[in-house]
Amino acid sequence: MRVLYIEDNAVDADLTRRYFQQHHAMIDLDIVSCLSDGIAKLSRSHDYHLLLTDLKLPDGSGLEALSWVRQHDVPISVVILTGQGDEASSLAALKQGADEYVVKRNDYLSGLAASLFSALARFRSVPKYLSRHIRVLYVEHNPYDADLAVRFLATHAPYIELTLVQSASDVLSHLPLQSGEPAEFDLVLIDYRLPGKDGLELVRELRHTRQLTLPLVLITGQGSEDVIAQALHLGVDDFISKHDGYLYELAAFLEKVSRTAELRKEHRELLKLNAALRQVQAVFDSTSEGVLIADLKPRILTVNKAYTDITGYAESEVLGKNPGFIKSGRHHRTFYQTLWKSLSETGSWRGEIWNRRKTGEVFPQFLSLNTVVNEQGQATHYVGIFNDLSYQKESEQRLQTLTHYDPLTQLPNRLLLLSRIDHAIDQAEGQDRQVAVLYLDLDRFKNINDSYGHQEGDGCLKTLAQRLSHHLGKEDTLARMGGDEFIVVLEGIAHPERAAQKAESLLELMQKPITLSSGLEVVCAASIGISLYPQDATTATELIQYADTAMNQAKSLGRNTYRFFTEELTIQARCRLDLENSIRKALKENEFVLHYQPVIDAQSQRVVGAEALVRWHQNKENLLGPDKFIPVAEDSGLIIPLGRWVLRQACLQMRRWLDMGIRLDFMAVNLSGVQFNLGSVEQEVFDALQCSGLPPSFLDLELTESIIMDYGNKSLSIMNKLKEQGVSLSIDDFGTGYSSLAHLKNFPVDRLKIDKSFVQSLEEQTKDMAIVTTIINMAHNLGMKVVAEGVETLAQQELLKQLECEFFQGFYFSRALDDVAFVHWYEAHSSKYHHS
Ligand SMILES: Nc1nc2c(ncn2[C@@H]2O[C@@H]3COP(=O)(O)O[C@H]4[C@@H](O)[C@H](n5cnc6c(=O)[nH]c(N)nc65)O[C@@H]4COP(=O)(O)O[C@H]3[C@H]2O)c(=O)[nH]1
Repeated sequence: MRVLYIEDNAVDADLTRRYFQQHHAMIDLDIVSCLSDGIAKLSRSHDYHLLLTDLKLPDGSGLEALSWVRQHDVPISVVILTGQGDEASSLAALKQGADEYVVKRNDYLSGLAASLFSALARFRSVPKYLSRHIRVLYVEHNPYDADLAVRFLATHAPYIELTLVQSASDVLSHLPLQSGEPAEFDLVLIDYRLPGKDGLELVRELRHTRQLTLPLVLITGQGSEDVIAQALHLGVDDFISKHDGYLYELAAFLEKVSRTAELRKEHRELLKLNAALRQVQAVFDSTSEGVLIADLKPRILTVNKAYTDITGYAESEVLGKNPGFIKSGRHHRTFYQTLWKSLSETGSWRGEIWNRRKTGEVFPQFLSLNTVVNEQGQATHYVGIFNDLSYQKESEQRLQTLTHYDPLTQLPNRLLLLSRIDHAIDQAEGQDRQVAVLYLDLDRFKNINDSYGHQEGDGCLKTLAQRLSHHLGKEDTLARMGGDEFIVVLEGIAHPERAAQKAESLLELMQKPITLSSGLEVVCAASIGISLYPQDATTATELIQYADTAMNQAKSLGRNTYRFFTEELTIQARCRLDLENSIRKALKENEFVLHYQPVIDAQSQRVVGAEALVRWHQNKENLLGPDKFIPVAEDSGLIIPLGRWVLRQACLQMRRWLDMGIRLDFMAVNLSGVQFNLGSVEQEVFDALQCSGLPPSFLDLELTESIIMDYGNKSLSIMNKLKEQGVSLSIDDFGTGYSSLAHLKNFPVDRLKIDKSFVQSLEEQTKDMAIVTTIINMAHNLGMKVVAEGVETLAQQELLKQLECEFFQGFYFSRALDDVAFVHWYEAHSSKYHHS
């Protein structure tokens, strides 16, 4: 037996060691001299069988060593050594769980080994099921019997904690007043003979009055069968009579009663637990929420009926699978990573998730995932509970439709319209564009309702709604404001006339008759009011309000017409639209003509080329310059057919002149950015050359700096393709844009035309002189020739000549002339310089 002995008295320690060496060699004694060393040894080594400790230690008490051992559940027996007259401490030691105490009397060493062995035996015999000591309230009036019992039990059954009282009233004061309240005792041991209330009366009081379920044991004298029968009847758990040696049976007896009571209690709790489990099972089975329990792998361990109903999988098909096997594929990997992170860090995750039923249908769930932990706080399982949100989503969708759409026409209603306008405003703001709100009210719709009934009226509105929405573009919004009022929102428009144009086309559309279900045909004309963001208002509500005002003005003007909120806009938009229509007509009726301005070689004064400039013969008297119609043609896209016409016309003219013997090197034609961006300019150039039979080298195409800047790589690729055809390219109006010559070096440009504004201020502005000098020098370095535009004076010509500018163009030589006048001028000029 290995014994740790804590002893501060070196003589005692030495004596004991020697004695054991001589007489009890099987006891292996390890001696330390203070409490802290003892505890240190106990915590390091686990192979001691017994702790023997002196009660009084220099740094504490043996009782502290005892309580450390018991608190830390160290499985060793403890024996306390006390001095003489220290019985109180000995008793305390036994109460605290010492297995034995030994008093240091003169001859104590001779019995010490036996005490140690019996202590060890007792420690080992303490029933393992007793998780704690049995706390017994013992009422005994006879002091002799009481003392005997106390001493006996302290020695032989120290795990029984006796609290001794002398009367029934003492017992009552130690116990709860009614059942359910916690008691400080596990058992009450009642001696029948008590002063005042006897044992039976006490039992009655406890069982019947207070209804306590605490185990009660009665001690009777011998031959008290009658008392015993009554006691059993009153509800004692057991009885024991004071026969000779009954004390030897007492401990086992108390253990038995206590254990039986404990078992009964456990049984009751198990029954309760069972009932609770049955309830949980019932909830698990009957809840409409799908539930699954998985282990930590995770693999599904169990699912409820709702799970199988919702997912369509039978329980046998899912057990053992990863719960994610019903993934929909709608979520990104990061979604699941976040879910698992939350589950492992916080123990739970809640949210909407899309999964897939066995049928393949993807459906939304609201899923709540929780980690189940054991008493030690370690995760053991996952529990997932989910609702099928499909129905909820559908009704949300239905509600959404009801809230945002007009039930009759299915068009957006006012609420949705407001948000669309807000959105359009946000977009327009960023792109420097406009938003138009067109308020459309049917003229005299009331007549249809009154004459043909509301059903026909509704049918009419539906047909109109369909017609209007087919007519509008995807990016436009059509909404119904209620009654016979509709709103059209045009997003991102560049000019008010686009809105006017749309209004005109809508009015035209309304002119088409609608066939009623009765077969009759009716026409629903309308009046339209237009407001614009940002000119008129900057909020959706104001825009609608102003469009409404404008619509009322249109109505008062005689209906079937449109009106802008502001008078000027109405006029301006009408003018531009009229102009657009006139250009279209002019194209058809060949009202455009080309004039040609000669280009002169600076050194020889020879006419080397001509620039074709378009004019519009609106009527006999009126010849409109391009600045009056090119911008509108560009905005409306009409520049594409117009530009095509110019190209062909210029090529045909050049071909004719060459055939007539007019020796020009090139015919220059202006290209617009719109042709570059939207048209197929390479094809058109090709076609013009083909149909005219003009060799490509005689065609020069003028592009402005801004075309090159605006369309970057696209223009480079188009320019390369044009060059491949064999035409030459010029940069027009050079100096007015922001491009640098260095940037231009990447483009295949043959000629550079200095803008007339520089040429014309050459004489007065030394700064412009410097700029022109630089442009010419750099252009030469890049292998380009330079044309000076707008040369009006001899002085300008002289200066430019000095700067080695190659070509001139300007009123000093000639304005742009029609084909006949150009030929006259050419001949006159050529004969003047003898170069023909
Ligand atoms: N003050 C002054 N002006 C002079 C002088 N010499 C020429 N001009 C004018 O300068 C303009 C030169 O054409 P641009 O810079 O290409 O500028 C052209 C060109 O950008 C555009 N344009 C003309 N015809 C066409 C065409 O067929 N297609 C395209 N896309 N644009 C054209 O219209 C612009 C204006 O053309 P025009 O009115 O014909 O005006 C012409 C011409 O009459 C001068 O000494 N003094």
